[in-house]
Amino acid sequence: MSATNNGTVLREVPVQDAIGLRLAHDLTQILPGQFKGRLFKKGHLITEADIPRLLDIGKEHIYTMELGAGELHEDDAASRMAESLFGEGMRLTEPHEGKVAIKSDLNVPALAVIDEAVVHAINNLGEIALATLRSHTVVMPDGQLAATRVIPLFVAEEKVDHVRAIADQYRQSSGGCGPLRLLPLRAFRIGLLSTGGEVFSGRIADKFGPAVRRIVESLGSEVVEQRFAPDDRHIIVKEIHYLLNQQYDMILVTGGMSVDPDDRTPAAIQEAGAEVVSYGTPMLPGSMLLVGYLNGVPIMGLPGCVMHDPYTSFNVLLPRVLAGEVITREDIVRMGYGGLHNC
Ligand SMILES: Nc1nc2c(c(=O)[nH]1)N[C@H]1C(S)=C(S)[C@@H](COP(=O)(O)OP(=O)(O)OC[C@H]3O[C@@H](n4cnc5c(N)ncnc54)[C@H](O)[C@@H]3O)O[C@H]1N2
Ligand code: MOO
Repeated sequence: MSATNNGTVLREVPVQDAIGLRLAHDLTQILPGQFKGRLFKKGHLITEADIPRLLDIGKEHIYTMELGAGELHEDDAASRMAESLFGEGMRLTEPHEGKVAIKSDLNVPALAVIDEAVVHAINNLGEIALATLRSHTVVMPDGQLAATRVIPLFVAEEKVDHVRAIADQYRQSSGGCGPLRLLPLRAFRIGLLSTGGEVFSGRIADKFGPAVRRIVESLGSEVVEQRFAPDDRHIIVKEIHYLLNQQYDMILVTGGMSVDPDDRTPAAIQEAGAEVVSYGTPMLPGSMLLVGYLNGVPIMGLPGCVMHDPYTSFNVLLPRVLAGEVITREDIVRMGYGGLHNC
């Protein structure tokens, strides 16, 4: 038997003597490659038949618990932490093995915007865990963006209050925005221009169109029209202006983004009148990507790797644009740290 300063009493009972007692927490079984999950739920009334199953998962003792004043069971603490962090478009799960997940409740993909400093401050409190996605990750409907758990079986209520204080303070200093936000992605109508003499002439089949459509459609947007141009700057400029006139929400241009004499696309995008935020992103793959704005319409030049690499700078920037963010040079600069992905 053990008691804490705040009076919580934990009693260790041999499983053979535990018939008729209630479990103080969820119990987990792990069968590698077959199963990992809750075998018994908190509050389960132990019967004789449970004893061999408890022994099978290595439990020779179980706890009974009487919580002291000012202390919280792991499930309640995880729920309360999650409640102080969650925001619009999210929902909380029931505690499961001490974990509460914060999930998207939206029916469209969304961008998670998460304040890194707040996550660090909360985890610095100790004895608790707040795990989140990296900021600017896409969350699909019903996907998780964060989860809370406490490390011991019970924790001082004070600690959970501290989490709420950190979250509330953040809200006050940021005009009511929470430290965890979900920005729904808008469904963009997109105009696509594929450059390259070898494709324009029919010498090789276009592989960019299908690749770009797949990425765009996975986020709920649509390539409405795809045009083709040879490696001729004037024709590329003319085609960009054509797409602009169709009032698409975004213009994408593929091919001719690197260093060969036939690579005309960056100069053509500039000549078309775009304000170029950056030609080049410090991420691999996708270093030759260009992002800019043409009369306020986002325009991107997509390098060859977008055709074949599953994760490039395009996958990073597209959801941010669809979420309504305006990409700045600083955003691009920050992509280099952690931006090396198997290339
Ligand atoms: N010396 C250097 N070489 C390369 C650099 C560099 O900075 N210095 N950058 C590399 C990077 S990064 C990329 S990505 C690639 C591709 O650059 P581009 O975007 O300019 O691609 P292209 O030269 O236009 O074409 C490359 C390759 O892909 C084929 N292609 C292009 N469009 C299509 C299409 N619509 N359908 C099918 N195939 C297509 C094209 O025929 C070429 O084979 O450059 C690196 N090299
Ligand atoms: O723009 Mo390229 O990936 O970095 O392969």
